[in-house]
This record gives sequence, structure tokens and C-alpha cells, in this order.
Amino acid sequence: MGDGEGGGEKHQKSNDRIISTDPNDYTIIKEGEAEILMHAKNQVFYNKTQVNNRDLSIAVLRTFISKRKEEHEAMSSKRAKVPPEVSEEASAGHVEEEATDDPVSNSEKSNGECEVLVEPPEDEPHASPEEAVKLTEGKGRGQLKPPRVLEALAASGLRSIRYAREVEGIGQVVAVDNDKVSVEACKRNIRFNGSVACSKVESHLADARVFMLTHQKEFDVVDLDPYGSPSVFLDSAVQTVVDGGMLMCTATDMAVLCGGNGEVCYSKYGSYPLRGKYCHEMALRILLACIESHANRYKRYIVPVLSVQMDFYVRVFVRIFTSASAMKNTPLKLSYVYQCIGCDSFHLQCLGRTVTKNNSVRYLPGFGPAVPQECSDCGKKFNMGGPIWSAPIHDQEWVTSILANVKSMKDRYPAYDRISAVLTTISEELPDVPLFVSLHSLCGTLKCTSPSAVVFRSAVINAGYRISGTHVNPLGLKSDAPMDVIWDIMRCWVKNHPVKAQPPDQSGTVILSKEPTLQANFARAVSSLSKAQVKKVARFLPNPERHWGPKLRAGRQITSKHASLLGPHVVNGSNSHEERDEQEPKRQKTEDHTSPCQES
Ligand SMILES: C[S@@+](CC[C@H](N)C(=O)[O-])C[C@H]1O[C@@H](n2cnc3c(N)ncnc32)[C@H](O)[C@@H]1O
Ligand SMILES: [Zn+2]
Repeated sequence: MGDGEGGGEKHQKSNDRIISTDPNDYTIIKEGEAEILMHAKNQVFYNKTQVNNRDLSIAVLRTFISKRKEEHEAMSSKRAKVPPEVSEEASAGHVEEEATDDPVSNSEKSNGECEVLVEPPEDEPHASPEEAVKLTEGKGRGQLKPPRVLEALAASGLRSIRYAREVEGIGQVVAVDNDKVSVEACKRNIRFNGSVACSKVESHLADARVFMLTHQKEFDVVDLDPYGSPSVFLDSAVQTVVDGGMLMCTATDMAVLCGGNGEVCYSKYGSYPLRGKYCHEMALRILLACIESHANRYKRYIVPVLSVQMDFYVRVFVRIFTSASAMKNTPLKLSYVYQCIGCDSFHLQCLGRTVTKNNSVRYLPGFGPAVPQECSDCGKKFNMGGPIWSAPIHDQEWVTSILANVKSMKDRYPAYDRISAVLTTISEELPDVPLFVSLHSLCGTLKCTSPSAVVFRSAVINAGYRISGTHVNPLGLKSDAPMDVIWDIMRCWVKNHPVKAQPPDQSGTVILSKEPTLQANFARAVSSLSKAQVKKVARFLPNPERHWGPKLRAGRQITSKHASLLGPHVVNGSNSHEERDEQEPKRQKTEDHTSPCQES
């Protein structure tokens, strides 16, 4: 086990916390192929509910490795066809610096390994995954180096150890934490996990921001899993990832991201959230817009691969590339959201637009406003939120590969049921439709009975539009049908299912006072059943046990303040490992996924 266990001293002091060296004070926690030693007083952060988060990250990491290999092979065969002196790019007048065999161009010694890091030309570097591959190759040209992973906020090192032990083809994993007790625990856990962990994982005591700023473009994958908001780490994180590399980022401050405190969200993320049924998807899109804005500062941009809202947090997986010209497209991927305060209708307004003339593209500000002062459906005013990321939040090809990987290695994912259900739902989402409507909320506005999802889906499809579910809300429906079409369908529904008279100023009354311009056809449409219904498989699974939620910061004292959350038995009570599971602060996690949650 860890260092000093046999010694006479049973406790060492670190910061203001006592580190026990008595083996009896520890229990072993196993997750995947990693085993970590956990102190009975849980001095180092560990939350078993995050097994979903870690499993998903392992699945993405495995796919990242195989995709990068594919990209590398595609690049190699392209190279074989084109003599290097006269490359396609050069002949097209595109001048680009290539990774050379000469490490002098810019090499850096790190942990005894020689990294070939080529600083791309200032203005127009590599814009595609294939081109980024050039820069991640090793010294011998044509060789792809095993990826280096940085877990910037590592706590016990569980995640890093799982990456090292479970992901085939992984290179080095660097686990950083600024908490001395955590780093000592991490080092102990690395040793506890045997030779593979010892040879691949290293632990550092450092402020993650300083560490990342001093290791620019050195890591193929950077994993951020903070307490609450990742906002203070984003600027350095986007600089640490190599071109074509991946940033994995969690945010658990859902109350902030979902509109609990709009001004706090603005100060952290640069966007205004809106309280609405789609707030969890909006949270994902605010986080993506924020990462993009940090990336843009360094002539970089993101390509989201997978964006998940799960349990009590959001987690995004984005690749990062450098290209000053591709970066000009960023305003086309961002939108403000107008949400009616009366009927919840929403409309997006893109920040930018392009005009193409004679093969040249001009970038211009978006036209606005996208909505009149008063909602054309119910006459009420709009709140304006955003800017949000309004381009796709997943790459469906990646999602398919990740899901296929998970299914092919079922036994190696402790959270298989949950992550395969989430990935399946994501694979069925309309990729190009931001946000969604909720059938219950539409019916709530009109005070009418609800059509079944199949009937509503059919009417949308019969009107010539697309519709799908969403992984963030079992009742949510994504559709490219405009809001007036959605309301027309509902007006037609109410004609056959009349409602009681309501006060004239109610949004529902105003909406129903207009005649529909579209005659909805509710006949069952082929493909109106969701794929989940067709396959009769669950997409939204209940939590596996009580208190499936976020945890307090490590070392934080449980006080009477927490009694309402955790139950009075925890205050001043003993804190055995078994009890600890019961003590995770319970919040949110209701049947309705849309209520904003609290920060961990
Ligand atoms: C939520 S825990 C990480 C959990 C871990 N990733 C896992 O999967 O089990 C957050 C960790 O970030 C560390 N931390 C907070 N601020 C930091 C900073 N500025 N630099 C490095 N580590 C930091 C804390 O000490 C804590 O251990
Ligand atoms: Zn309205």
C-alpha cells in the first residue's frame, strides 16, 4: 500500500488536514479496472455517481484514439500520392508549415520524452483533422504517437488510473491537483494500481491553470472535472490541447447555467441563460459558446463531438483546431434566443451571416431583430438569452462510433446501461435543431389535454417537418417546424378536444383566438414512433440508488446547514464509508429533468 504505512507515525499533517498512514483507516473502492484507497473521512474528493461521467469519457477516449488513427492513415495515403515538395495545398497557393523531422524547430523535453511541437504559421495553419494529424506525429515521420492526457483536476487519480489501465493505446496520463492531500492520495493510488499505472500515470501538485499555461499545445486530451464551474480553467485549457486534440469538460453549476442567477452566468460564461424546459440543453450550448470564445482568442475553434446532460451536470467533448480563417465562421455558429414570457415560444437570431459573391465570402453581422416587440403568437414580450452555440452539439458519426464501441465492450463499462441509453437517445436527436418544445408545456399554456407523442409527431411529420426526442428531457421534442406551425397543430388539436373558457388576457386564450392557417393531419405517420418505442427499449433510466447526486468539496465539514439536504443523522454523526454514500447531498433529480439544480 502507500508510503509509510509500516512506520510508527500514524498521521502526517498536510495543509490543515491530517493524513492517516494507518491502513485500517482506508477502504478500497473499485471502479472499472482501478482500485483506489479511500480514507474513512473522505478527505479526497470521490463521488461514485460520476462513474457515468468516467465511463463516457473512456468511451470517447477510445473512439478518439481510433479516429485519430483513421485520420492519420488517410493523411499518410494522401502524402503517398502527393510528392511532399509539391503538396496539394502548396500548388493551390496555400502555404503551410509542416511537421519536420527536425526537432529543433521546436521541441521540448517532457518527462524524458521528446515531443515534436511545430508552431503553425501565425495566420493560416491547419484547419482539418488530417492536417492536425501532422502535428501529433512522432519523430519518425508517419508514426502516430500514443496520446498524452492531462487530467487537470484529478483528486484521487481514479479517472487517470482508469484511463491508463483501461484505454488501449494510451500514452502518458498526467494527473494534476492543487490540493496536497489529493496529490498524496493520487500518488498512493498510482502505486496501489500496479505497473501499468506506475509507468503511465504521473501526479503533480500544481495549480491547473499555471500547469496548463506552461504546457501549451502539449496534450492530446485535456480533462476538466471541477467543483461547480470550469470557467476559470477554460482559457488555459484551450491553449494546452494540441491541434486536433480534445477537451473534455464538466460543469456542475447547473443552477447558474440554467437561469437561477442570470447575471452570475453572464459573468462566468458570457451568456444569459433562460429558464425554460430546454434549459439543460441551453446550459450545454452556453458552455460550448464559452469554450469557443476562449479558443478564438488564440485563433482556434472547437468542433463538438458529444455534449451530454446527465445526472446533475453537463459534460462536453470538443476537438480544438487552429485556423484564423475558419474562426471567421464562429458568429455563424452562435445565436441569441428570444423566449416569450407568455407562451414560451422561442426564436433564434444568429450573430453573423455571410454573403457569397463571385466565389468570395463576406462575413457580416446578422440581420435583426428576429422577432417583433410582442410575440406574434400570444402578444407578450420576449426575454433575450445567449449567445448560445447554435451549431450541432454532437458529431453524429462520432456518436455512432462511440456507441458501437460501448456495445462491443459492454462488460468493460460499469455504467453500461446508463451510458448506452444516453448515447442511443443522442444518436436519434435531430443534429441541426437547437433546443426543443415540451408537449406538456404547450398543453399547459393552452390548458388542454395532451395529444400522445405519436399523434403530435405525426402531425408535425404530415406538415412536412422533422421531429425527434432529446436526451435532456424525456418529454422534449426537437423539430424544425416553426413555432407558428407548432401552435397551428395545437389549435387544430383543441378544435377536436375543446378547452374550458379561460380569462381573455391568458396567453392560451390569445393563441386559440386565432384560426389556424394549417390544417393539421393527425393520421399516424410512418416514423412517428420514436426509435425507442419501436425497439421497446428504455432511454431514460431511473437513478440506480437514492442520493444519486453531487458531493460536497473534499474536506468540507458537514454542518447543520446541510441537514435539510442530507438528513439530521449526518450532523455530528460518525462518518463511516458506508454512511458516506447516504450523505451525498441530494438535490434536483426529480422526474422532471428541467428544474434547475444546485451547485456542488
Ligand atoms: C471534482 S474534483 C475532481 C474529481 C476527479 N476528476 C474524479 O473523476 O474523481 C475537483 C478537484 O479539483 C481540485 N482543484 C480545485 N482547484 C484547482 C486548481 N486551481 N488547480 C488544480 N486542482 C484544483 C480539487 O482539489 C479537487 O480535487
Ligand atoms: Zn408568446
